[in-house]
Amino acid sequence: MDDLFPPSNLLSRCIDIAPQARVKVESAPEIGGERILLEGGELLFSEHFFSDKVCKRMIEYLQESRNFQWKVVDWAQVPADQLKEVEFENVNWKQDYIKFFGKTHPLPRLTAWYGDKGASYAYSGIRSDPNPWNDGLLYLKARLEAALDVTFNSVLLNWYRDGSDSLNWHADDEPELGTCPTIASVSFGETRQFLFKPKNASKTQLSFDLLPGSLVVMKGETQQNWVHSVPKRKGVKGSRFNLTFRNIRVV
Ligand SMILES: O=C(O)CCC(=O)C(=O)O
Ligand SMILES: [Fe+2]
Repeated sequence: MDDLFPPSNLLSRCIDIAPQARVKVESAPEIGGERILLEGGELLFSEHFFSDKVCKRMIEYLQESRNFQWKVVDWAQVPADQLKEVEFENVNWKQDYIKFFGKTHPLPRLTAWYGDKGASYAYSGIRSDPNPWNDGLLYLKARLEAALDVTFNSVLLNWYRDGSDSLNWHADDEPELGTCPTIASVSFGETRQFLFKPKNASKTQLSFDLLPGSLVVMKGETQQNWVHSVPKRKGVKGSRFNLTFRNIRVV
């Protein structure tokens, strides 16, 4: 069939597609969700890939600290120098900086990079060597690899402490990822919007509400033709954690 608009019962309530977007939606039973065929790209989406139990445990796992009142603290209020003192139990979170017109700015989120030895990567101009895998990340990786029939050798973690943390429009098109990377992105904590538009377009064409436990997979030529972003959201008070599993070519 040449009908580009999906039957409404197939489309998740969490996906909003602009009228000008030419997409085709099919079911993707391997992840209990949908396959979204874009012009020059392909996405998979599952609203609730990980159970509430996994979500609850991951939220703790990602914040647990040996020396900090992590259960009660408002992380958005913790200054960068104090953050350096926090001994996280499981994840080596850090504040990265980016140089822009000769000035250094803190990224509006915390990040961490885990992976196989040697899977090093330059992200937004920042070269980082991976931390070694831990049990929580290996659990998520195994679940994704089994469902998607791919292997990943690294994961980039993003911590959006509240609605003023964000990620600008970009494509994950670094040469280390190859031309058609499969990137699996999972979310825990607060729901935030994840936007897509073609590289040369000004308006958003697809918008996802990424609920805790949701999975988005970007594959095929998506990174060549599309960009994505996580915009600021004023009302959001709590943390969202995002993990993007990738396969870096080890050179
Ligand atoms: O937070 C997200 O959902 C997106 C993360 C992302 O695009 C990235 O890390 O490259
Ligand atoms: Fe990205």
